[in-house]
Amino acid sequence: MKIVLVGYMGSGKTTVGQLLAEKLNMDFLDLDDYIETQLNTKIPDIFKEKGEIFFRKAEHQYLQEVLEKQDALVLATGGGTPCYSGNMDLINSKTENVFYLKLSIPGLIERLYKEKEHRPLIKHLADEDLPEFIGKHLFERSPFYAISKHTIVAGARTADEIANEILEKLV
Ligand SMILES: Nc1ncnc2c1ncn2[C@@H]1O[C@H](COP(=O)(O)OP(=O)(O)OP(=O)(O)O)[C@@H](O)[C@H]1O
Ligand SMILES: O=C(O)C1=C[C@@H](O)[C@@H](O)[C@H](O)C1
Ligand SMILES: [Mg+2]
Repeated sequence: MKIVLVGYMGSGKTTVGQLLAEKLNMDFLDLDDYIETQLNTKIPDIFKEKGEIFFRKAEHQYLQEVLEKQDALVLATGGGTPCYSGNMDLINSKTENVFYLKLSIPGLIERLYKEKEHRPLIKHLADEDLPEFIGKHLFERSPFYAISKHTIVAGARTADEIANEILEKLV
């Protein structure tokens, strides 16, 4: 069984994915971590040294690789993964267990204020510019996330509650 989590930066993909994998006794893989290991470079440095287009091409290639190589897997994608290179079609062709962790703009802002540094798309923003950026970015990205078979409302709930809801929906 393959389970894939998608959603905006900070929506909880890594946190919920790890918990879900524990509950199911399955391997967990975070696509961002996998890319960093394969390229031996931290994501902000990949963006800085090679640019975002290089990153998006690598992201597509490694997404394909991880979906091919393992049958049982909980995969947390990167926040932008669904929005490039036909990645949602690729993901949907491999599994029906695709979950969009949906969080409101205020919910995302609250989390991301504290954690800008390792996120290259927002680290340069002043705190007061974050709401407008996230609002616009989420507006552009939501149609891609919404291609997921399931949407899970992830605000004001614990990671455990979210993981349990996903467990009930698995096929
Ligand atoms: N259900 C939750 N309730 C409260 N805080 C949460 C919940 N899930 C995750 N968090 C916290 O929100 C922050 C972002 O979570 P996480 O890193 O799992 O998101 P992500 O979707 O993997 O982000 P990214 O796309 O940037 O990798 C972390 O500090 C995490 O501890
Ligand atoms: O939202 C995005 O485009 C990104 C999110 C992160 O998970 C990383 O994949 C990278 O920082 C880009
Ligand atoms: Mg993550």
